[in-house]
Amino acid sequence: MPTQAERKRAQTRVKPNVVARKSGKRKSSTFGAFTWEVLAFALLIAAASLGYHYFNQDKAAPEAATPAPAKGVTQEDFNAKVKEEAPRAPYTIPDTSAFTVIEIPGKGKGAIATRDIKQGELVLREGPLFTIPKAIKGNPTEPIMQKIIQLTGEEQEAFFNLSYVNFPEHLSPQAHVAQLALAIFQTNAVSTGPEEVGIFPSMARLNHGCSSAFNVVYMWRPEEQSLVVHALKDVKKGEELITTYTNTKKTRDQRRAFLQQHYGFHCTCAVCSLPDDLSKASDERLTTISSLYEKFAAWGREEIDGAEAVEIIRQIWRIEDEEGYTSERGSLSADAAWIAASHSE
Ligand SMILES: C[S@@+](CC[C@H](N)C(=O)[O-])C[C@H]1O[C@@H](n2cnc3c(N)ncnc32)[C@H](O)[C@@H]1O
Repeated sequence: MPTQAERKRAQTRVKPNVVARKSGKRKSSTFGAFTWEVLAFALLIAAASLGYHYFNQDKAAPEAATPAPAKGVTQEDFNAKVKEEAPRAPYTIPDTSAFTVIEIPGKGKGAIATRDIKQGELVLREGPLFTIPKAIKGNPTEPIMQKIIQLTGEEQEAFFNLSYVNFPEHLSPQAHVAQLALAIFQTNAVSTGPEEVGIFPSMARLNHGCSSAFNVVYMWRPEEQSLVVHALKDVKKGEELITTYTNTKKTRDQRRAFLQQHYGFHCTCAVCSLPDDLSKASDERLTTISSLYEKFAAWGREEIDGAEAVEIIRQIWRIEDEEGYTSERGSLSADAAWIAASHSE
């Protein structure tokens, strides 16, 4: 177990050159070429030391305390699983020729289309830098750090270059690397199926928009162990590629509260920026869609028949059309087909 002095040395050796934007809470760790050359080796060694530090304390340091899910994988389970796992596949830099990542006022970095993209086109296919189980008992910084120390220097650079929010104000990113890793993870991780959540450095540059304001959708393909991003609409060269971070069938106030809390920004997407009367109409549509989905669930409980269920799907489809919210057409069509098949007798 490292001594206090060794821990201190390990912490001060790690100096991700974190630049805090003055205007907001969003922060981005930037590694300039020179900085990184100097720090790459130190980061690898120090991350390993910190990994050791975090795995060898009885309990996490107070500053690393994070909400612990009641149920989930224990650290012992996780360690055993990591040991069992075949050597991890190296991260392959994906083809990102459909977009370029640049600074976007008020949003940090974002992805801009480098050419016209057709609805339905594949925009990105990316494997994870790493994944961890969704539900972990105890301190989630531990499995995150455990995965980070297995990465190459370049992969660590890709991770630590990602933006983050909700990093405790009283901590220093240079001195609290595990906590920094947690903030980066929480700001950028996406679900890879029911049990895991992962980091995809290119996909992580996609900013958020609500209901009709997003133009790309992503999906985890377990058989390919890849995340795929497709255009939901035609996207013109120079337009920003925008995904959505949440179920946006909520009112503007509810969406903004969620996004502020989890992603640290006040949403001013095209839908959130509507004048109050139009925003109210949009809220009403989204609330109606949500309650229609609740009604639709009654079909699964055999409380409504197939004809009623299909009628609800029609209504949802029509209202989503009015809202310009087209991302659910696939699942609505599948539901309708499922109902038809179930009642075919
Ligand atoms: C997954 S990252 C997206 C890429 C990020 N902008 C960057 O610089 O790497 C999520 C963060 O991006 C910012 N962001 C995403 N969508 C935004 C939006 N519509 N308006 C303002 N900031 C946004 C927030 O700071 C959020 O925590």
